[in-house]
Amino acid sequence: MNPGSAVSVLKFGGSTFATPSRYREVAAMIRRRAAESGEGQVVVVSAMPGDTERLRQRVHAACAVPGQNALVSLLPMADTMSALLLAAALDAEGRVAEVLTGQATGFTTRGSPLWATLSGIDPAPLRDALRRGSCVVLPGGQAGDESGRPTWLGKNSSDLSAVAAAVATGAAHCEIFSDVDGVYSCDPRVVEESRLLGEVAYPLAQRLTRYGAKVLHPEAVRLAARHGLRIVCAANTPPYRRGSVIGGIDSAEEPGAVVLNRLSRAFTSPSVSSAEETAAQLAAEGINALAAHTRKGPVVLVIGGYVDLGEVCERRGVALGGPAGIPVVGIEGERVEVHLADDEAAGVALARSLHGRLLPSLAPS
Ligand SMILES: Nc1ncnc2c1ncn2[C@@H]1O[C@H](COP(=O)(O)OP(=O)(O)O)[C@@H](O)[C@H]1O
Ligand SMILES: N[C@@H](CC(=O)OP(=O)(O)O)C(=O)O
Repeated sequence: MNPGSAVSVLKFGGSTFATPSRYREVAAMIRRRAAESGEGQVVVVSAMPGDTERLRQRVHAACAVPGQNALVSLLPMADTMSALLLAAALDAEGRVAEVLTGQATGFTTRGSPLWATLSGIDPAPLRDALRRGSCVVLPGGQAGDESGRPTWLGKNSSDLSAVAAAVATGAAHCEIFSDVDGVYSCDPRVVEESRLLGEVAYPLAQRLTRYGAKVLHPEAVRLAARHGLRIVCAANTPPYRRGSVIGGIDSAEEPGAVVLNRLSRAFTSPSVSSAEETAAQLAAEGINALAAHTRKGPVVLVIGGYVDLGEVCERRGVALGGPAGIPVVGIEGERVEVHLADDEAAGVALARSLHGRLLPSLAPS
């Protein structure tokens, strides 16, 4: 790639690689795109479905309470393996690929090594690799701390790597390929009537993802908004249909939306200020935690799961209240209402009725 040439950044989520033959299909698509556009390419990939959690189970089987260093060394290996498989498939397509891992990505973090916070983006490693003419493949979620030790941006953070790569390379936008073709008014697997949102303003995308809509990582949306970078969401199977663009419109046109993430949990709190303090303590550990007011009183929301809350609370001296249910969140402009469901089935029923209320024209007749 010549200096100053255009670059495209493509991210393929874990759901893309349900079987190993998908690497071949995706490599062919990437090669075709390179031939058509002549652009440099950075491709971010996530682990094959279940690989990261299988590694976690193995660590837990090997030692009851694994330290952060063990987890940060092992869990990202699943994404590295995926990146290497794609590089092999690209090689077979005649497209030279270079895999950059850990601190070699140029992404720097601070805070906990396991749920690290992105603090710096050095464009040099990506630009150098692009100059060599390679298709650069990054395993999602990998970075390094200021001493060069490998760090992990946490679960499902490949979207964040993709946006960071787009910022580093000056790409016009970042394309995210997933098992849904875009962002919907609710998870379409929870509410069938969910509507595809063709254009989504940053504020709605930020609220949706901050409250747990898994389709995009909240920090990816935040970083994109900060840089005015558009995120294009598309399906990860041919014909790779583009469903949504994030950042193309103003918030005035935002429709309502609902979030139910089955892994999120609410915890009681004695007061709003105490809930805010606890949420801030957890957020300092890189955990997506929020304070909310509900009909049952103030709560702390821990969004998305996969966090060993017991370990974090003990290490930081956080006093988390008792379980208060699963949050179901309605978003209407700047208004956010948090409801609590006792179990998953009640959460699904609540999400459906809330969706029908916030988007009445779409309610089943
Ligand atoms: N508002 C929403 N719009 C679209 N998908 C959503 C939404 N909320 C949750 N999802 C879920 O997000 C999933 C895609 O995210 P994810 O599983 O992380 O995919 P990938 O493996 O491609 O990164 C979809 O399968 C869908 O169930
Ligand atoms: N290693 C990643 C793989 C993944 O699923 O990421 P994504 O949701 O960005 O595809 C994880 O389990 O967190």
